[in-house]
Amino acid sequence: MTANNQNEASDLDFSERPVPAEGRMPRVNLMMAWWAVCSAIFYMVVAAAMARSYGTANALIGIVLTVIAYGVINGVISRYSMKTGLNVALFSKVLFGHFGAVVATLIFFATALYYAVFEGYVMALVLSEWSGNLSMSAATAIVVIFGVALIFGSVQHWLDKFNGVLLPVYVIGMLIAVGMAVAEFGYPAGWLSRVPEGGASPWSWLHTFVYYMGVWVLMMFTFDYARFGHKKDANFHARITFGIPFYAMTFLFSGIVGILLDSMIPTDGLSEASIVLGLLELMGLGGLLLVWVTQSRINTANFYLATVNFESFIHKVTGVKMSKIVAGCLIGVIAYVLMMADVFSYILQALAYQGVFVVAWVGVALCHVLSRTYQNRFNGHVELDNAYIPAFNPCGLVAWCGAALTGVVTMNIPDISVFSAPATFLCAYVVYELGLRVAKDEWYVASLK
Ligand SMILES: Nc1nc2[nH]cnc2c(=O)[nH]1
Repeated sequence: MTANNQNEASDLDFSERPVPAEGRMPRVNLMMAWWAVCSAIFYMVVAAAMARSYGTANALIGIVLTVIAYGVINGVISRYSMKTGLNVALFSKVLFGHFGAVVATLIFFATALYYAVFEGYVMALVLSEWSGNLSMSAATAIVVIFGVALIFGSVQHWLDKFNGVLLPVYVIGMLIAVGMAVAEFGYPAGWLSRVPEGGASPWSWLHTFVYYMGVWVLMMFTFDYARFGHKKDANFHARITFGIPFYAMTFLFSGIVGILLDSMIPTDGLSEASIVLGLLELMGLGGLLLVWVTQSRINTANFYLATVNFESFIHKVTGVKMSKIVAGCLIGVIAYVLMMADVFSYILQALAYQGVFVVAWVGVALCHVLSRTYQNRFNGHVELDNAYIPAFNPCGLVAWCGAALTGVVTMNIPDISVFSAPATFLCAYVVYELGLRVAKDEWYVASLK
């Protein structure tokens, strides 16, 4: 075996090439690795915030529509990723050329890193508060070391087992939390019919739906996980692992728990911090464990994807191939610095803008996968040989950047800002489909001519 082959054989993440058949995972293992993403305090807080702003019923309608939309879109995306074995970085080369793929990888790794920072901060906060004498800097260091250490085993090695064991702990823990809150504060009669002061607008469900479009980065997460699924398991994964049941668990179950807890536990304002401190007060050590189980599950995905996409980004830009251990440690250091620098409001702003690029990416990706035009003109060809991939693919880049620009402009006009994400998605899809009709062959397969 040559050194190169050995390297490839030990590269369990297949960051530079499609996952071969022997790198695919048994279906329950992949399901358990992926279902880590269904638990986050963030999902509870968003649902509770939507219920406060728009009324519980409207929030729940928006959430159910969100579950359906996410389930359907990710069913399509996961089938394609399993069929081709590609990840976001490799697929983006087809859509946008080398240059565009670098930008997509940068946006993806930065988004996963920012989420790792937010989710990790909540863990550090609750640990520091519970211990009474552990400083935030020490608690943050523990969270980062723990988070980075977990991903060294790779998705295929042990994250599936870790997250599989913790899934029932999370579900039962949340049910116990609701039970304890009812016992302590009483059942919140009327929580389902609650409306904001002054009544809710008839478009409240749409506001909720659009808010959830802000986390469409889950479509990118799906792409990078689904490629580890066997082709023979495609139906199971598209319908269950990445489909509606997963999002019912992620948005609906967490959402109902969040709305219920928010209507019982007295908090100052509503935030991840207020919810976790409320849980700590209600459940003591049990609350600390519940928050750590919930957050460390989703952070395995955040740290893992931040690391592999950072590795791939640095390789593309500098030509340096880092080992996963080095990339993971660097991500840990950056995450620690960001948490300690207290730059959360800037990170939130960055996430809002990155979210627009992510929605546009999904629009282009979905159109590419579903387009009859691409199928007919290029026979569904996926070119991965770098020698034949152009630096720029005008078709993908115009659709992606045009849609993102539309989204950013719309987002900054208060009267129509609610339409930012839907307009971005539609624009990306339509412009890419039209572009495919006039695209030159060499935009997809350069230097063949
Ligand atoms: N993928 C992902 N999406 C999120 N949305 C809010 N928090 C998170 C997170 O930690 N990961």
